[in-house]
Amino acid sequence: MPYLAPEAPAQDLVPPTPGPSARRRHRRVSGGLVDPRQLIASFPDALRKLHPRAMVKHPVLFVVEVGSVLTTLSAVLDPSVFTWLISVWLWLTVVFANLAEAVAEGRGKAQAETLRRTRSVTAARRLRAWRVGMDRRDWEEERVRAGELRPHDVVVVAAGEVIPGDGEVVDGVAAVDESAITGESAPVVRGSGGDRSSVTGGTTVLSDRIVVRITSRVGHTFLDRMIALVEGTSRQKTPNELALNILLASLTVIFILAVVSLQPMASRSGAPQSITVLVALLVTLIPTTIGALLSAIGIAGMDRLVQRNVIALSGRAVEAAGDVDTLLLDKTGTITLGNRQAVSFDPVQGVAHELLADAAQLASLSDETPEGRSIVTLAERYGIGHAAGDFAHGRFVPFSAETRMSGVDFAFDGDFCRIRKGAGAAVAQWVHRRGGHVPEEAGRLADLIAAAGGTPLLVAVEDPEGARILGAVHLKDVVKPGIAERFAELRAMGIRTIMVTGDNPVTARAIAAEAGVDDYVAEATPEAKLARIREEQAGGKLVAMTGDGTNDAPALAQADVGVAMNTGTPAAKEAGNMVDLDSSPTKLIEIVEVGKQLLITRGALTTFSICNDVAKYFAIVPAMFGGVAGYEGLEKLNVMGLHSSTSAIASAIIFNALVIVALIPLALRGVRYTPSSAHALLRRNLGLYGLGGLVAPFAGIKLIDLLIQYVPGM
Ligand SMILES: Nc1ncnc2c1ncn2[C@@H]1O[C@H](COP(=O)(O)OP(=O)(O)OP(=O)(O)O)[C@@H](O)[C@H]1O
Ligand SMILES: [K+]
Ligand SMILES: [Mg+2]
Repeated sequence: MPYLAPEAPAQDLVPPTPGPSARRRHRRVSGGLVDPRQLIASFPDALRKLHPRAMVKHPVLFVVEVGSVLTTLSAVLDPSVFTWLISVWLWLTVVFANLAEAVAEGRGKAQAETLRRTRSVTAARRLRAWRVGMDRRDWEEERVRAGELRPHDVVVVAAGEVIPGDGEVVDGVAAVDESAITGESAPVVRGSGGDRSSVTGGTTVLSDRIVVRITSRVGHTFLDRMIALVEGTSRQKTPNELALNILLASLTVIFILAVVSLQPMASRSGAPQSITVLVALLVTLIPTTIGALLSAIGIAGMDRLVQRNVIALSGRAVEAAGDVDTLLLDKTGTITLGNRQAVSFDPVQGVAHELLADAAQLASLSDETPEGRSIVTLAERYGIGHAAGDFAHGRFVPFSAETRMSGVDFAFDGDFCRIRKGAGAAVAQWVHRRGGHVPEEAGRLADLIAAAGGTPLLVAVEDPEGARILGAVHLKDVVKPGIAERFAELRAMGIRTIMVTGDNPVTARAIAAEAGVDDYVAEATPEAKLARIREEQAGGKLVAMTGDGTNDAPALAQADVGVAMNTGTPAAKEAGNMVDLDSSPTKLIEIVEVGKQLLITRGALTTFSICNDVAKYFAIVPAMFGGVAGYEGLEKLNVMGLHSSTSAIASAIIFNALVIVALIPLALRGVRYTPSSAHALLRRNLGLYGLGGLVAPFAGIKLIDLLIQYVPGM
């Protein structure tokens, strides 16, 4: 019994294609090394940062700046080669520290410029209804400036035009050039319905025509946020960074007290020290190296993400990424290619293929998901071609991740008829509730599809003859090539992977085994995904999650690291704290690496800095007190045999300043990270940077001392 005779052919739809390839763009040629020209170009910025208002944000360096003012004053009042040499190098210390930050910021500035040029879209074609109940096709078009657009405005964008703001495609399908944002030149398909409906302002429509509902306010678009981010204007200190800053400030206070209390002691021994010497001693002792490089390390970490086409909306998320224990991924589109296509209709006994195809198509006519569209297309091969317009009096039931069903209610020859298609359990329950019987065969059909890794959709009908199952639709999906290797890498880093899917347990098990995830959750509703994240977090775990669908949004918001695909829905992109412009689900692996690299770099340079300062103490204090009565014991410590006490102090200050410049490249590039256990990493870094920090000052100071002993007056 065909429900309706085939009539108008279904509209021609461009099939959704997978997102842009994960090919990485190379925005910069330099592999992380600092170009000397970059240092010179950032110099004016470094000088501008000398303003006390900017300096107080870096307490350690603020102390150095105050010290520079004091020594300069005493150099003016009591000029000598020594006082001027110390004054100049103290100022250089502050400038070098500012230079580190300026260079880190400078990299983003050039990028922001390019993005700004993209943003300069001016015109938009807004659609307006002027009568209640108007069809959108009859809405009136008006030209407005892009800056006038508000959320919920509807605009039309045709081939060759630039999309005037972030939004969601509500009608049509088009090829879009997103290279302005992603750097990826291959066009992507954006269309209404499904998880590829979001478009970004500043990108260009290449073919066809789409109607877009604007979702962002002026000044708060994705592009605006991206510009603020790469420029560093929106960067806030992370909790870890704040804690480290407090530690550094406390150390500084302790050393100030120590140096101040040194003076009465020295006076009593008849060797009162000058302001210049006291300031110099203080500066060598306080953790200037890490104080100078701390913010550059943070900025560079964000920058490394941007280079990988990831926009992190918070620095905290980048750090959390370095400590992630558990990674949740959804199945469709993340682990699998995601364009689930209907490949066959498998009817139950006594039902003709055509009848099942017919019912499945009717239930999919207004289903804009890739699955729905592919069912319409497959049914056409059976010669079935209904159009949504035939159902002026029908009621379409859209798919939701909650109900896991979609369908249509309509009247046929005066009789009511309802069709549903969806997840096996959901449809079986629907039939049961209507007094129908679900044959065992239906379960077998579904299991057969699921065991092959496919998604079975059961199709059921209810009419005056009762409710019953007609058969199953086989949606085929393919596990992405190479994904098992990526999961193995994650395991080596100590990260557990969990696949969460709305699909049935049999399909979930098949795909989980093929992809090599550690665990899976099947038949997960959005609440279940959220609950699983909370459960992991309650166990003290840091959780990362990638997703693209609106149904992923709550989970993305709850996760410590929520990576939304750029192809995803606006809701998903709003909820996450990172957006992956390449929409590559395995990007999280790189994000974790960048996060770990950030934490390791900060740890390594902190270790180096503190060890360095301790060593400097032993290098210069004996030299300072050399020849002072009552301190002969200290003389024995003068193992370095430095030329004089003034040259010892000057060498320490010069070394202290130069070490900052020497470490800028490492701070920006980051300490190399190879997947290994946290324990092994810690040991290696303590050894390398701790020992290095202890030894370097002795060698460095001796070398400088050998040179400056020839300076007259040393
Ligand atoms: N368009 C649709 N119409 C009816 N049922 C659908 C449709 N799309 C999916 N389903 C069913 O609903 C289930 C849940 O879908 P949902 O999108 O929540 O998860 P999923 O896409 O299978 O997995 P993932 O969470 O990994 O994306 C699917 O497994 C499928 O059985
Ligand atoms: K120091
Ligand atoms: Mg889905």
